Amino acid sequence: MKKEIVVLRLGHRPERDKRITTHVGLTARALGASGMFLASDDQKITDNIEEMTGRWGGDFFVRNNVSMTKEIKDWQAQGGKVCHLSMYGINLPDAVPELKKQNKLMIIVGAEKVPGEIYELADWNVAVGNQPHSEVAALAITMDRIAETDPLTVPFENAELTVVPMAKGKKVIHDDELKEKNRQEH
Ligand SMILES: C[S@@+](CC[C@H](N)C(=O)[O-])C[C@H]1O[C@@H](n2cnc3c(N)ncnc32)[C@H](O)[C@@H]1O
Repeated sequence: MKKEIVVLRLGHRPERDKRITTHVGLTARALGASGMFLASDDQKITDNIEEMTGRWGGDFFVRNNVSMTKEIKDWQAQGGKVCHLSMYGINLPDAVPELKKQNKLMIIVGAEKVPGEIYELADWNVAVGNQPHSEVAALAITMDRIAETDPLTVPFENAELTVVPMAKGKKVIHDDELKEKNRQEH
């Protein structure tokens, strides 16, 4: 059964957090999440990430302006579990065995102070080390540690653009060139 991971982003302030919330979404997508719920109203974040997904492939969704408690409760009612990332939680290495067992997991990250209610609603409050750092780093490390297969080697379907990895320089190919390359190879 394929693991389903979604991210719930709390506390986004449109005037301050555009870049970091976009990075939360792009990191979630790059490491294999299916989508991000944004508990604030900033349609531009949705538009930017959807535009990136259109070019770089996969089918990552962003849902703007959700109610955080409703989204958490709906997720749990569908059998999903919720992991809130907070430096005050239990340390990630101790939570990994349980998190790895989950097939339907919501990962919550905050921005400014996270309401106390979230700590109560979450199935786990997990720290990526008990020192303050960044929601993007916390999310990336968690997704990497709980992944079944290496998330950095998974190809993205229906990409318009694909990077050709190389030691020096940059090479990006367009989907029509990729199709032609695959046709010649097979
Ligand atoms: C920059 S922090 C600000 C936290 C805020 N000052 C508070 O007290 O809730 C923003 C988010 O990054 C994540 N974060 C930062 N450090 C973390 C850590 N050590 N472990 C897990 N998550 C962390 C949490 O999701 C947090 O809500």
